[in-house]
Amino acid sequence: MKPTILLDGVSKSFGAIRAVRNVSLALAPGEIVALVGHNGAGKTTLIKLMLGLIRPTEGVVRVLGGDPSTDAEVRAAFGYLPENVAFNPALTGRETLHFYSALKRAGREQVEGLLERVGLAEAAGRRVRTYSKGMRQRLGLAQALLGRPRVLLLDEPTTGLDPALRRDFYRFLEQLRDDGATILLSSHALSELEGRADHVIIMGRGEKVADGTLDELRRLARLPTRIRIRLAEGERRDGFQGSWRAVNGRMLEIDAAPEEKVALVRAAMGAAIADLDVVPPTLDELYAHFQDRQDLDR
Ligand SMILES: Nc1ncnc2c1ncn2[C@@H]1O[C@H](COP(=O)(O)OP(=O)(O)OP(=O)(O)O)[C@@H](O)[C@H]1O
Repeated sequence: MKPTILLDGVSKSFGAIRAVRNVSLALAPGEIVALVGHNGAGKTTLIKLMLGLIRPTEGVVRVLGGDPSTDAEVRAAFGYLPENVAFNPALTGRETLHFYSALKRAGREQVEGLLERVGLAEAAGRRVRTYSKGMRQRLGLAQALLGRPRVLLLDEPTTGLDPALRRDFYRFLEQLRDDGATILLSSHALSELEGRADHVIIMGRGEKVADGTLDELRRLARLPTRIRIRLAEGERRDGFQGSWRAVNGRMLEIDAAPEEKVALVRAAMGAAIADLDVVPPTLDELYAHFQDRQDLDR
């Protein structure tokens, strides 16, 4: 499938600061991509390059086959939610979306449906000044969705949303993804991206340090999977020697290398066990692993 966004050998410097260094990547239609990295890793700079707001110092940026910094048609396909979204506090939510729909030439008829979709229909007639942070964030998302974008770039979109709104938000993104949109979201909240992002890109000091599905990153990192069992009443621990360790009384756990995992679970099933958990490395652990590896390579 043709990529929606393609970066080839892209670098961006601001004077002496090399914010992005030699990054190549491809984002496909119908995927949710998580862009993660420490503060100052280059995430926002990458997003601005994709939007065509800034031009690369070196390399090529292509979005839907065109150059986003010069091609108005390409820019019209974008929805963008900036990190710190700021609206005119004197306008109502509805007026705000009417304003942006005119700006994006998106047609006003979408506005009511979008207000409904982000849960702001009832508050649409209130001034933005009276909105909570989460409500402003949802208005920002509605703004980004005007014009049915094929590419959505969302910078820290769930900041300020409570857990229920976050869940709704991701459900909503999944629908857009299933309709074929490419969605890139930058975030520090790694645990909430687990199971939601189809593709993860890890940035470190301006460089891309990892790129793949969560499963691919797990295979590459070769971090252990934690297997934890609870023995049934009366069962003895004798069969669990070696690297098995006891935790909280009746529980035993072991860190299994990828190739030992299945054999260890099978062996554990030979005993009378009351419970079993197999916990693969989390995105937090993978993130730390790839960051450490970048430090070692320096
Ligand atoms: N306009 C600019 N002028 C000078 N330096 C800049 C500019 N924009 C970004 N930088 C620098 O480039 C580097 C990358 O910044 P960027 O905002 O892309 O990081 P980020 O990963 O989005 O960080 P955060 O998670 O804190 O938002 C930082 O060192 C930053 O200070």
